[in-house]
Amino acid sequence: MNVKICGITSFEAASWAREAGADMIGFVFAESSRRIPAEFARQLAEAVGPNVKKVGVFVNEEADVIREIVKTAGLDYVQLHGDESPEFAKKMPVPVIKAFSSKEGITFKEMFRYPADYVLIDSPPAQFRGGSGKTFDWSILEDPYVDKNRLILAGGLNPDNIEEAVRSIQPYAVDISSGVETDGKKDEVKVFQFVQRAKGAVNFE
Ligand SMILES: O=C(O)c1ccccc1NCC(=O)[C@H](O)[C@H](O)COP(=O)(O)O
Repeated sequence: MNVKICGITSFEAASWAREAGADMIGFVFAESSRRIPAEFARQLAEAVGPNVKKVGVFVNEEADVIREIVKTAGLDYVQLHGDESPEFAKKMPVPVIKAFSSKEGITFKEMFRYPADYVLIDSPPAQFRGGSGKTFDWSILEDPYVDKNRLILAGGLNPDNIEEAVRSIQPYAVDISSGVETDGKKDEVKVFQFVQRAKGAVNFE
């Protein structure tokens, strides 16, 4: 099971994610309490090293701005978390993760036709477009057009529900932000618990 820890805003959190065995970390470059500058993301990315992939999260950002941030921060993926068109995604300089809300007005068939390496299904937006900490009804993912090999499950995951999520959905990866935080900051114990349980759950199959 692949794990993405999103909303990294400190060197401590970045190193906990790496040491716990996360496969990807996410930096938010959109309106959010977790937004960080590109130059700081570069420093975090360098500190983490090449084995953990870096994902930049954007919401309806201009393509030129994204390209610049990808270069500055040394990103491996861009996560398009807004209303970006398929044509827009094709202009991205690195592989794309396209985020859709579980209550999006389009079908799973259309979502998985979007030109992205991975499709992240998240809960509907709250204060910001992501990071709501809310779950949704996972049973909707049993739709035959959901390609589990390209699915990243997000939205309200936490150390207590991750084993059930992994066993029942079996996505390509799971993504988390609020569920490994205490008082709005990443929590070392929760990060380790989450990654261990996400990766351990597959061995119970
Ligand atoms: O996390 C944010 O603050 C955020 C803000 C704006 C757009 C996207 C954002 N996060 C994207 C993610 O990939 C989160 O991990 C995802 O929404 C799940 O968040 P959570 O429910 O808190 O685990």
